[in-house]
Amino acid sequence: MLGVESASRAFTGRGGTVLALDDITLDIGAGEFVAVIGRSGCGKSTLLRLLAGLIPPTSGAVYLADEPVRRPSRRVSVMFQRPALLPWRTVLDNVLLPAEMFGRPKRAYAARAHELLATVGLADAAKRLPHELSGGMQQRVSLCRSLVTSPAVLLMDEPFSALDALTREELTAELQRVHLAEGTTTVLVTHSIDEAVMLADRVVVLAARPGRIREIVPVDLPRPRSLGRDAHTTEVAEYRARLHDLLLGTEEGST
Ligand SMILES: Nc1ncnc2c1ncn2[C@@H]1O[C@H](COP(=O)(O)OP(=O)(O)OP(=O)(O)O)[C@@H](O)[C@H]1O
Repeated sequence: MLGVESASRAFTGRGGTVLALDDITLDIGAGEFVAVIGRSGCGKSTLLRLLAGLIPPTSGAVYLADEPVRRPSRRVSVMFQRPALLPWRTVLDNVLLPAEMFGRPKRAYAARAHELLATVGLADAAKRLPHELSGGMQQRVSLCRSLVTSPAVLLMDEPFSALDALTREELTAELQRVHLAEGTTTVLVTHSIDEAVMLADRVVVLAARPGRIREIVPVDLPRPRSLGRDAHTTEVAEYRARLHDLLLGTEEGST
């Protein structure tokens, strides 16, 4: 569905050339949830921008359904750390924005927008304005906006990292619920091992300088997952520990 083939990406700036990503190959299946973790500066956002068609690879290629990705596509939604809602538009009209931008009738998407808002607990907030909402609620609206046109792929760059820990956890559980309902192919860049274990089918661990794939860890836990009392505590702890070691480079054989 979404693929990266031997992709590298260099940036040339005043300090010289930085190889942000080196020879990345990755195949993401339809409906799969992939988390990307790695230390700061290892190329996570660069990988996401390549997948989104926002920047081209210096060498190699990115594919969406066997077509080369050369520019942003309507079939791919991107969600960033900040919700970036339009302050003068109601919650509902913010959610409907992509439909409008694609020149589709708003009316045709209204029912879906209401349905998505209900899924994230915002059924009563449709007529409110963004400034009347908390940060967590705003990011929920942003999630609904990303999904309203039923994209083939959802790309998320640390979408919850500006939120407090509890809200983050709530949103992670909601994202899981939405993913189970919608089945959208999703790539989530995160610093959080817990988010990766909660949500991902596979976790791509990147190593830094140059950014490359250190390991891909499949997370074989039944869904819906939880990190609370009813979690598969032993397995979750094992995944956490393994990802932690890979991330910090203490895993045997890592560089
Ligand atoms: N536009 C750019 N111009 C020059 N260098 C860049 C540019 N974008 C990224 N880089 C460099 O590429 C490398 C990877 O950056 P990237 O933002 O992808 O890392 P990251 O893993 O997302 O980091 P963080 O976790 O801190 O957000 C870094 O060394 C960064 O300085």
